[in-house]
Amino acid sequence: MTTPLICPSILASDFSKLGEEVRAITEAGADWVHIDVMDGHFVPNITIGPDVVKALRPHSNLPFDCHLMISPVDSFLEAFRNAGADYISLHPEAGPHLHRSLKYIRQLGAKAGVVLNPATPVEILDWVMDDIDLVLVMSVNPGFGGQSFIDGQLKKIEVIRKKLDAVGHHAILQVDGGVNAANAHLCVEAGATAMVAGTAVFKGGPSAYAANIKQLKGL
Ligand SMILES: O=C(CO)[C@@H](O)[C@H](O)COP(=O)(O)O
Ligand SMILES: [Co+2]
Repeated sequence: MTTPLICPSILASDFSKLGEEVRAITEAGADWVHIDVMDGHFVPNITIGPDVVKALRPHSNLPFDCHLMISPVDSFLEAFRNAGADYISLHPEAGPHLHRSLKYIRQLGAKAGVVLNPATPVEILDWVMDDIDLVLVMSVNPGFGGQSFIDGQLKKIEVIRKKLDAVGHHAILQVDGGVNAANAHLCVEAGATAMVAGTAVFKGGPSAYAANIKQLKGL
């Protein structure tokens, strides 16, 4: 089994020192920096925008993985790319035109991801297969960190793993929400290649980050 990429969600970090936190997870062995962008409309919470992403960019050379929970999304894609986003993922429900948005993300030079909420059917992937670099399976309903992992989403990861393998697609299969040391190996066994973790990485403060990341990797 391959070692999964660990993508700490800075939503669980200390917002009063975001730059330091991003540096700390970078030094602790994180693979990507996961940035949850929420608009208080698509999801019931408000977090950060492109200016904050831009301010954080000099603090790490890791890929910035921007999970956009905003609607409509198209008018903000360029701003996130210019701010330093390497991966930009969006929800089909954010609209208005998923296919157009994915094409645009790639035109901007970023990698494009589709995010599936717990109740979003996997079949939507069939129609955007050629336009994606990443599939993100939400194992909680989006909007907040610190929620419990929905076990039923493991089945969805398995189904998507088969779907990708059947056509030799090399998209990253990422899981997000409630991932911790107890369920991380189940995600990997189901076929995930990247895991987002907020609470499980940032618990215990900076001195614990390296051990937390190592544990999630199953090392
Ligand atoms: O996108 C989201 C929530 O909407 C996630 O990225 C969470 O922020 C992950 O946090 P934990 O569930 O790991 O605490
Ligand atoms: Co997220």
